[in-house]
Amino acid sequence: MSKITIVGSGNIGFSLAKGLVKSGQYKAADITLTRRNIAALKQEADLGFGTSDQNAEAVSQADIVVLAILPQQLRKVMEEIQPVVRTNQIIVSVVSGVSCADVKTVLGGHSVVVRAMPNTAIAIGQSMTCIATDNATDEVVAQVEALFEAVGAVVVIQEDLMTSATALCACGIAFFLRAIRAASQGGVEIGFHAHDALKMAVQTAKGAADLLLQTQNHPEGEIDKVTSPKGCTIAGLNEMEHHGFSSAFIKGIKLSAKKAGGLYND
Ligand SMILES: NC(=O)C1=CN([C@@H]2O[C@H](COP(=O)(O)OP(=O)(O)OC[C@H]3O[C@@H](n4cnc5c(N)ncnc54)[C@H](O)[C@@H]3O)[C@@H](O)[C@H]2O)C=CC1
Ligand SMILES: O=C(O)[C@@H]1CCC=N1
Repeated sequence: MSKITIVGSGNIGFSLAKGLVKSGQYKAADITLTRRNIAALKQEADLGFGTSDQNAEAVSQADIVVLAILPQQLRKVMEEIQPVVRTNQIIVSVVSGVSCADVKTVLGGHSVVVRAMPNTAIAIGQSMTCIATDNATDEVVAQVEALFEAVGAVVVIQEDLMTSATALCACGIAFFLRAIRAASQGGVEIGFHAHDALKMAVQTAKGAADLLLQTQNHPEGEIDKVTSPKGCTIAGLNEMEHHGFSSAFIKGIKLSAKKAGGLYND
C-alpha cells in the first residue's frame, strides 16, 4: 500500500483523505495530513490519519505527496520540502494556476510531478478530477489516475487546459450548488417550506445529472422531452434565457478560468 502525505489539510486536502478511506481502497493509517498548527489536526487524528506539522519529515516518509495548500502558500512549502524530495516519489499538485514546470523550478528538474484538479465531491467518491503532466511517464500517470479513480471520475488532459478544468469542474461544483439553491428559493416563493423546496430541488438536479450520465443523451434532447408545446416549461426556460441564464453561466466559467490562471503570482 502506498504511503500518502497530503500537505495542507484544508477543504480539498481533508476531503481527498476522507474520500480515499471511504473508497475502502486506502487506510487512514497510510495517509498523513499536515498543517502548520498540529492542534488544528485533532479531527484528522481522531479519524486515524497520521498528522504532522513537520512538512519535510512527513514528505520524506511518503510514496505519493499531494500538495493541497493555497497558491500563495506553495512557494514556502516547496522550499521546505525540496531537500527531502526523491525521484522515486510522485508529487501531485492540486494547486490552481501552478504548472508542473513551476513546481520543478523549486523542487528540482528531476522531481516527478503530476497536476490534479478535483472538486469537493471527492469526499463522497463523486469528484470529477482532471489530471495533467508535462513529462511524467505513462506509468506514473496511471498511478495517479488510479488514486483519483478511487474517489470519482478521471479525465487525463493536456496541461494547458488545467485552468479551464479548474473553472468547469472544481469551481463548477459551486455553480451547480448555487443553481440548486436558487431553484429552492423559487420553490419557497411558489408555496413550499424551505426544507421541502431544497429536497425537491436537490433530487431534481440529481435526476437531471443521472439522466445524462446513464443515457449519454444530449441535455437539449432531454429538455425537448419536458417542453410541451405552449407549455409551462418552455415559458419558464425562455424567461430564464431572456434574463441571461446560459450567458451568465458561460461568463462565470470564463472569468473563473482567467482568474485560475493567475493565482500563483497574485
Ligand atoms: N477547495 C476546492 O474545492 C479546491 C481547491 N483546489 C486547490 O487546492 C488548494 C487548497 O485549497 P483549499 O483546500 O480550498 O484551501 P484551504 O485554505 O481550505 O486549505 C489549505 C490548507 O493548507 C494549510 N497550510 C497552509 N500553510 C501550510 C504549511 N506551511 N504547511 C502545511 N499546511 C499548510 C492550511 O492550514 C489549510 O488547512 C488550493 O491551491 C486550491 O487552488 C483545487 C481543487 C478544488
Ligand atoms: O476558488 C478557488 O480558487 C479554488 C480552486 C478551485 C476551487 N477552489
